[in-house]
Amino acid sequence: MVQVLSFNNASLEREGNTLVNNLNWLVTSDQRWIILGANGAGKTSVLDLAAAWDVPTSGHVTVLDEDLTSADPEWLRPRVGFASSSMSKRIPATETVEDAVVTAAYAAAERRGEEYDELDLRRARRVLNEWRLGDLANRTVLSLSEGEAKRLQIARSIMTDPELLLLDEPTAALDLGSREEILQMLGFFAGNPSAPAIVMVTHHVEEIPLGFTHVLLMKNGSAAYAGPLATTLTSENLSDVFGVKVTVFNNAGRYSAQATL
Ligand SMILES: Nc1ncnc2c1ncn2[C@@H]1O[C@H](COP(=O)(O)OP(=O)(O)OP(=O)(O)O)[C@@H](O)[C@H]1O
Repeated sequence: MVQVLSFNNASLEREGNTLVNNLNWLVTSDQRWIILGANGAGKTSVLDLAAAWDVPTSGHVTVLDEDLTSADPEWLRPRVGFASSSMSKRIPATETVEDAVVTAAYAAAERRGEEYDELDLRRARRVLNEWRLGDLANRTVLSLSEGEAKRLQIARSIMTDPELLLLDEPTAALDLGSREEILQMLGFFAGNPSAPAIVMVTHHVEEIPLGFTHVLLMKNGSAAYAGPLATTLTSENLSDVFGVKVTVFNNAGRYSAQATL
């Protein structure tokens, strides 16, 4: 299997704070990872490094065979899909849904009257249909519901056929139906052997889609536990990283957790 991400004693410091602390972590192309951890554990900082939006202060991070300390981020970033609320804020609210997806092929956040390749337009329409946005193609980004906007973030991030897909809380703040719809679509996507390696940050074990294989449990910027979901997402490990006694349940591959306070 091809290695797509490697953190070797990687640390990230900002304004005297240690956001990522001597992290060691490997991801291969066949794996789909969940990152879990308490608020401030460093999850988003790890995604920023994996997306080549940041460079480690010490140690090494290798993304798709490129060491971030020497890589050209402009060349590397289009190879990584990154779906997050902060990325989507860069898309103008008046952009149409279709344009918001097709511009991803050119690593631009806004369509400025460029002529797009028929091939890109066709791919954009396919991606829009796959993420149930086909009927909304001519609507403005502003008019979308939270659930539709989350699906648009994902559609945009996979438009370039990335070798690594990063998802930052793709189901945060959604109602039950919208959350389950996205989890089902992500599970279907993740279960396809030709899908890229995926790393998804979430706050809740209930939001782990089927088809995900591994979990990184973060504490104070480091990997407290990392490995296959079935053996790593245990009551003991989750209790340790969240600092409360938790019982984890596994119902046919979907997880839930309950604290004993
Ligand atoms: N630019 C910065 N300067 C200083 N400290 C920062 C900066 N950005 C983040 N931090 C701190 O680094 C820590 C890790 O932040 P990060 O956003 O990566 O955590 P997180 O696990 O994603 O948190 P959350 O679950 O709340 O989103 C936090 O304590 C945060 O306050």
